[in-house]
Amino acid sequence: MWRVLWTLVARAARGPRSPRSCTRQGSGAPAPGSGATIFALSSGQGRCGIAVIRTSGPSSGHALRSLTAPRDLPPARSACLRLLSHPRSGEPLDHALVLWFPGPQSFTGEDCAEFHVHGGPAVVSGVLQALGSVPGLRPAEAGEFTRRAFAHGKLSLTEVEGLADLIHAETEAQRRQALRQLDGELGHLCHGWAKTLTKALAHVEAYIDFGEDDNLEEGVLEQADSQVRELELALSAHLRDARRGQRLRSGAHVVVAGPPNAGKSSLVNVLSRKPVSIVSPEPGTTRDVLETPVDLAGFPALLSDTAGLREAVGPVEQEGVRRARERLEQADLILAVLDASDLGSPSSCNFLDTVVAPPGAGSPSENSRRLLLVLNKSDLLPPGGPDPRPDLPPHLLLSCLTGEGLDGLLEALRKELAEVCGDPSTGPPLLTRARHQHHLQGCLDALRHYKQTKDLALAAEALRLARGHLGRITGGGGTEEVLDIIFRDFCVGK
Ligand SMILES: Nc1nc2c(ncn2[C@@H]2O[C@H](COP(=O)(O)OP(=O)(O)OP(=O)(O)O)[C@@H](O)[C@H]2O)c(=O)[nH]1
Ligand SMILES: [K+]
Ligand SMILES: [Mg+2]
Repeated sequence: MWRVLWTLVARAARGPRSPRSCTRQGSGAPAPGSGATIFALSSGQGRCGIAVIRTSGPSSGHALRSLTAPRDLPPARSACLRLLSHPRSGEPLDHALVLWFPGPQSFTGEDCAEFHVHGGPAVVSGVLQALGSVPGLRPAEAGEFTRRAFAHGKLSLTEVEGLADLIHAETEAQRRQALRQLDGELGHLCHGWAKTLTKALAHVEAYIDFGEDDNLEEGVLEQADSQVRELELALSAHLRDARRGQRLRSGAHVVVAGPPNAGKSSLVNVLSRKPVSIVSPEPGTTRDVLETPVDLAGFPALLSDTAGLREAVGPVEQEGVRRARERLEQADLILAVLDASDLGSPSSCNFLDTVVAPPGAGSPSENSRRLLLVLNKSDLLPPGGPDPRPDLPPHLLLSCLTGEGLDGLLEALRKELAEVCGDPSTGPPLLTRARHQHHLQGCLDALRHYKQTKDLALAAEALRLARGHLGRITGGGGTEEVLDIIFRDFCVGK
């Protein structure tokens, strides 16, 4: 019986019927314009110590020889010092370290060469010109090296996305998440799920083919059902977390709100370490929503300063208050700021009653909305005095003027943001893009269909569909539009 089943597992995995298996292979499509050898400056633009220029494609070896003539190719994958000269004029260009990576053991899977030259603009443009004069070479387009790596199965699509995110990472948490994705964690997870589906499919196909056969052990369908049930649970858990990974990629929305003059703009300036907002003793200074991207305790955030909430005096301020309330609705985290020396004012009380502890919100732990309550201007309280309002929900004392309490606030922000964005140093890999979420949902929908249908052929088809969705997370499904969107994020030379 097990032999029958394993044959079927193998068949289900490659299958004529399986639309696409979930492997680390790329789309299988040739890289656009492959055949040509591409070259580009891969390090940053501008004057620098060392600049790295690289090539990929069949003429890489010829290009390396042409620029280092009369010397032959260096040994594979070891750095050698060579004099570079222009292949036509013979004019010396630079003394450079060169490396030769014969395919397929290279980043792109093709023959590659690297030139580590001195980073002056004239040297770089001289070497680029020299490479352009070698027949069969042309300048690379944005992301073309990575696209070739994907086409040759060197990187899965989720790894490509991880690489793009790593290049763009601005905070520690983003770097950790990107590195985990580049290391293939999300891909491995999908791969494991796809394997479970392949087994379930084999069980169903075994039943279709040998249902009446005595050789088939009992309960194969039940096994498939329980595999599908477990998978459903795992996928649902991941989807529940879906927004976190995306927030970590693009920044959590942190909205600073409170009554007029509480020091909201002062806090925004302290947290962003620059004078983003106008601060003045006049209440109603901030009218519009002012957004600024910041690194908050290692997490990326989009910090919004808003108008002080009160019965506004004029139409402009009224519009500001309306916008502030609207922004509060979209917040991932609210930083509620009050003046510690003015907690009894009507606007403070009103803000406490309507935003901090609105009726029916329950205890803060039941409350799904995240909020940090900050009592600012603690310097105006008597030194060493008691907590001004022990009856308030948990709060932090801060002085934007003296900086006292800022470390405590940053630590509290770090904890809240780790909840909002997910902590990339622990836990399962997160879904970082809407694309991942879409395909996981598609997979889940197909599994629900599997459970509902009584027809075994349709059930098998639903499993194949589900597996196809998982395959597209790592393989992209070969559609050019998806690939164009993903590779658009890359710079030339990567
Ligand atoms: N003593 C003291 N004054 C502060 C502190 N933070 C802000 N202020 C002062 O409080 C006043 C109001 O500060 P803002 O930052 O403009 O307050 P806001 O909440 O943005 O005000 P609106 O935009 O008008 O709603 C300014 O004069 C600040 O200098 C603080 O920690 N201590
Ligand atoms: K003000
Ligand atoms: Mg303000």
